[in-house]
Amino acid sequence: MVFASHDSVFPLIAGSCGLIFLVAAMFKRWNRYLLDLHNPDGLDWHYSMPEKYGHVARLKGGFFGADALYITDPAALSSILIRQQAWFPESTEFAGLFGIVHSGDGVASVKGREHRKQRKHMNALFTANRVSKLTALFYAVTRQLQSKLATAVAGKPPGQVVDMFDYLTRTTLELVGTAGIGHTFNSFDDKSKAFEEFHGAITSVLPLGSRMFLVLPFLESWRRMKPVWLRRTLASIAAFFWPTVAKFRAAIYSMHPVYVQIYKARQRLLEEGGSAALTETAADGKDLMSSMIQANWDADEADKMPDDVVLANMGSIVHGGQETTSSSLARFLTIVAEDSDLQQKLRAELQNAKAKKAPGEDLDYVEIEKLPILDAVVREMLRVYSPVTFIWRQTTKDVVVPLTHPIRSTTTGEEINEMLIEQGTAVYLGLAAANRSTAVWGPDASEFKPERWLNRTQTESKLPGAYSGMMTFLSGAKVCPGRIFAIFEMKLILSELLLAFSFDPVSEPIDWKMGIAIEPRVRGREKEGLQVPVRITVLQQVNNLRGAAPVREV
Ligand code: HEM
Repeated sequence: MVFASHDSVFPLIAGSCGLIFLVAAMFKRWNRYLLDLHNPDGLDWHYSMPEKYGHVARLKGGFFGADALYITDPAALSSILIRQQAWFPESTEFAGLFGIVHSGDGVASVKGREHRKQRKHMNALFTANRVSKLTALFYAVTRQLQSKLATAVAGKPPGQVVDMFDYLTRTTLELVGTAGIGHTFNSFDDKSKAFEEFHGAITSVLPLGSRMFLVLPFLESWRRMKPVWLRRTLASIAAFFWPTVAKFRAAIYSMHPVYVQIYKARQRLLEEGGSAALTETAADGKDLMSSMIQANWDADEADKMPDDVVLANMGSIVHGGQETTSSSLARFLTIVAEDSDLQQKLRAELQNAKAKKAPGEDLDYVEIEKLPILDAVVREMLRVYSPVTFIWRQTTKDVVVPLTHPIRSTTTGEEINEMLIEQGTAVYLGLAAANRSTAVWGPDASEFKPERWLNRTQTESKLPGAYSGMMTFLSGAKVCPGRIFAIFEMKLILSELLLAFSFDPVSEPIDWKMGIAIEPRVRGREKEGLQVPVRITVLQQVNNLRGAAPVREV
């Protein structure tokens, strides 16, 4: 065996170390802002952007030295999302990622005319009238939550600590499963394999995708690669050498067959018995997906969506409606647990509304939507704690956008009230940051003050956001289609929880970190995963909770 001498090895080691150091330093410099943008501990970095750097900030040091923009300016947001949205599509990285995650071209990964066509189908599902028809399904799932919680603390002293995040995650998946796609995951059964597998997959697939950030720019062309067998073979080879790819694929492979099975069952029913046969499905055909499949079935040939598009949109609906709502609900519970006055006021409002109903009769859609304190609290929570922190857009041609808050030109020093965004610039829209801009919401912008929504004049935001002027659900062509569903779902679950239980805080602080939505972790126990421990006590008057049977599966 031949050993190299010290003299020959040393320069080699020194050279390699130097090269690694240089590449690491350049990588860090190039990716400086990307590290800040995606830092799980970086929520304050986002929130402070408008106050620290103004409503347009240049982010220095992206890939290969390209700068990007971080925008919270109302007029610029309006132009980018509405008036000139055609030139600011979703990033190729995300379009590719969602296309692979949903195994097809659903709303999250198509643009322009195709996006408009699919959104027409989707928007029809989410009108207030349509969502109000889901009320009974929402109650059925919420009753299961109440039963499960009541059973967990039965016979134990008041103030038992329970991880409400786990319960709320189960609730939101069951609810979007039942009302969204007419499918039960048996989420309240601790031994439900269907829940464990699907939930594990849906919550891990995007974080796994973002860990593959080096290949994200190539996913969009990758997923269109032909022949398919070659793509699949290459993916298997990548999965063999890269465990993240293997887990990412496994997650997709455990979600997609569920959608296929539901879709095929609906199609069989339609073929055999026409529209009327859909009432035999899990949610009696009242779920949103049954409506979409039926509308697609009845549509003119030109308007029909192919099977893979309907399937991808099932994925978009379930994905869109999962972590965003469970994160918001968990946040809400921590707020009311900390603020017993607010909790009392909310409960009193609900009890008064219930007192006007016949015994055992539930509040309906309009009655829940009209509760002023609940409405103000939900609005304020979604403003101050937007579950989605920012979104990323590309610029496909040179575009001039107006500014509400003028900036100073770096070359002439002049004040300018419009700005040229050059083709190819990455544009980050700070949704959570805009929601806390003092120029828009006043000096107390970052404080949680539900009363601002009771005073109508304060709700006149200058932002283009579709919901009360806040950016939480975005606006324009890509505005969240599920916002009416989400708000009603949250209000209904919260009201049923507040009527059945009282909530008190635990002593350990909960830190909210940035993830796909904002994620709660107990300080010092981060490794245990996401959780929101809260003390709960069953209230006397609703002790006899009616258990509700899960929906039946086709
Ligand atoms: C608090 C709850 C929610 C928040 C804060 C939220 C927020 C958002 C935001 C900001 C977007 C735009 C993302 C982008 O363009 O990059 C979006 C899109 C979307 N959301 Fe939601 N969402 C929520 C609940 C829901 C629910 C309950 C559903 C369905 C039941 C849903 C379905 C969707 C879908 C399908 C899209 C993609 C729309 C498109 O690409 O055209 N969301 N949501």
